[in-house]
Amino acid sequence: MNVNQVVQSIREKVAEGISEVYFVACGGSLVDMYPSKYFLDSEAKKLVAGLYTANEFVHALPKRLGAQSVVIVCSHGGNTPESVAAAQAAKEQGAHTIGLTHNKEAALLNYSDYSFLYEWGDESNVKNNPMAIILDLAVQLLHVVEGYAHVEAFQKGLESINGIINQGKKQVAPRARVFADKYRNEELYYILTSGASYGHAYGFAICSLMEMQWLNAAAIHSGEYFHGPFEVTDKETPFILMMNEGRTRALDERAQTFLNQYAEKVEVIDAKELGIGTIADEVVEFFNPVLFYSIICVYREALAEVRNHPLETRRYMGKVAY
Ligand SMILES: O=P(O)(O)OC[C@H]1O[C@](O)(CO)[C@@H](O)[C@@H]1O
Repeated sequence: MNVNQVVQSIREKVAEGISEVYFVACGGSLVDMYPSKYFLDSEAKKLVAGLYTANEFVHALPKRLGAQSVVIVCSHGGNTPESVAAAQAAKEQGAHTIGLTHNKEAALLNYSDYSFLYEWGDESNVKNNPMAIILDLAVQLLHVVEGYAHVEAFQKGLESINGIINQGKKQVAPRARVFADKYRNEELYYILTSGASYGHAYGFAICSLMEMQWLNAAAIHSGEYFHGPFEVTDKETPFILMMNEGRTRALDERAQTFLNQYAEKVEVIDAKELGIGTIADEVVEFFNPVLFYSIICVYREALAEVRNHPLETRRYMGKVAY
């Protein structure tokens, strides 16, 4: 089944109407759901959205969860115990579960009423990757529940984002190498952004830098930067600022202005400069994180190379009990 068929099928089963959508996963898979939560929070008038790390969902089930709920669970490997347990818990409450995974043998599939076995890797079109599929699900769910005026613009965006990304990756490759050389000995990074992309600031910090490079990092919302974090700004501390196109760009620009004055180690990744502006104004902001994810992968690969620390290296995950 494709996204539309899944959404239609659930709609037909829920006579009283779908009332909430929960996005549940761990780590990088959870990060991929943030844009959809942001989208529904921003665009829905009635439909409620929730975003949960899987183990919290299991231990603190939302009271609204039930037969009118759609629970989307994503697990790349498909066997993360917390995510599998979350899908099981959702089913036990009578919710409609949609599982996304890259593993056709995934345990997650045992608790998924509907499933997407998604494509992955540099060669795949990002519209077939989990972030875009989940966003498409969110858009279509909103549309069947209460109508969404920009479905067509969104679909056009989905068709064009992969081309924008391929061009953007080429554009930043030399910069990423310069960045990696310049920052190879840094131990701490702050990642700033806003809007739909905030999940990817968090993801770049916890997955790319902490997990894959064993470096210290924290995500800071560009709006929150001025409400505490900016006090650590100095000429020695590295900041990576992902500048969105769309409504929250003003927040990123404000952070940039301050950083230009008081910091020196600032790497700016600007979605506008990378060509995202060809997507319609009404929906462009939801595509920033799709672009940023691919672009920051170029940065993390360059960093991994100069640091001689392969992205796959772990000391605890899969090695010790936790
Ligand atoms: O998407 P999956 O396979 O459930 O994996 C979740 C795990 O993957 C990571 O996102 C990346 O390795 C981890 O942070 C997390 O434990």
